[in-house]
Amino acid sequence: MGVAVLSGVIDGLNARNSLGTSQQDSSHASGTSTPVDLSSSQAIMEAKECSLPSNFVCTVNRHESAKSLRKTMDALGDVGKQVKILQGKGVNAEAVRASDVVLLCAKPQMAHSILNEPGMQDALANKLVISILAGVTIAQISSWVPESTKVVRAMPNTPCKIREGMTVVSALPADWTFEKELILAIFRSIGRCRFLEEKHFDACTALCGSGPAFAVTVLEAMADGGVMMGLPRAEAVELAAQSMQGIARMVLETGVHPAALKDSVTTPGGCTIAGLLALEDGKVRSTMARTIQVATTHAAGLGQSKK
Ligand SMILES: NC(=O)C1=CN([C@@H]2O[C@H](COP(=O)(O)OP(=O)(O)OC[C@H]3O[C@@H](n4cnc5c(N)ncnc54)[C@H](OP(=O)(O)O)[C@@H]3O)[C@@H](O)[C@H]2O)C=CC1
Ligand SMILES: O=C(O)[C@@H]1CCC=N1
Repeated sequence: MGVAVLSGVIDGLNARNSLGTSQQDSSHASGTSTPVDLSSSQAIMEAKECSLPSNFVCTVNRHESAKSLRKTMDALGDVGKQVKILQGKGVNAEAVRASDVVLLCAKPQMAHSILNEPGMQDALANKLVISILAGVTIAQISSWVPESTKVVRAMPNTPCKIREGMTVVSALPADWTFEKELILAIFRSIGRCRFLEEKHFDACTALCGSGPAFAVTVLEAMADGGVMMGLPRAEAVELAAQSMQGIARMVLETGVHPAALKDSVTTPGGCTIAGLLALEDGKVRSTMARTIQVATTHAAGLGQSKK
């Protein structure tokens, strides 16, 4: 089975898939993902057990991107070296023709023209298209491909690069059992994966797709506070990052409500409550919640123009 990745957006996604260990389906959200040695034979064995696709073709637009992606793939070892990277006129249709599964990863406004390139309609017949494009609906994509093409949406995030990603996939029809297994095999190999109705996708785009940018902004601000109080920058970043990772894992692994975890740190009359009150003065909760609201509304508008 082959996968065409129309643009190498999440660089390494495809080569890593072919080597990935299986992660949990977060419909039962426990456990964590662990980066694996990409060159280990154990990883290759596990990949085979998961029925992961074995042939990969990536397409990009610019020569420089093709070169840089080639370097990334080659650095992954033998499997990465087998990934084909194509660039130039007509390569998208060529890649789709050679594949069973298509990961659509270009900019939202490019989808329509890419899917209408010469030869593409024939190439897409009976294929599974997984689109990670923000804001572009299944109905839109379905109207641009042959009737026999199966279309799903996925919203991954940048931590996929270290197999700590969160990917939401649009709910599948009940009889798509093979597709479900395949999609889980692909996205569990780079983190958690869960299915949600497409109506939630703009919110998922904001929370999961954009979320890493929001979280790292808070992380940076915490580190800045440490620097202000005399901590060296590198240590301040480490302390902030590990504190955020630790408490996030506690939420996922214990299932305890975030407010209860906050209360458990908060000694009466102590420094945590002093800091929390300063946070509330800064309206941090409504600011964060509004951030997701604004990003969700913006996501809904992406890809609504074909230009
Ligand atoms: N960034 C993120 O964290 C996430 C992004 N997304 C979605 O992923 C998509 C890409 O986003 P992002 O990576 O940030 O954008 P980039 O601009 O970084 O990537 C766009 C990619 O599309 C390629 N491309 C452009 N034209 C073509 C073409 N005609 N055929 C094939 N490939 C082409 C580009 O190649 P070249 O470099 O050669 O121009 C580039 O690799 C968007 O739809 C976004 O909504 C979804 C989840 C998370
Ligand atoms: O900013 C964006 O539009 C994309 C979608 C989610 C993350 N990045």
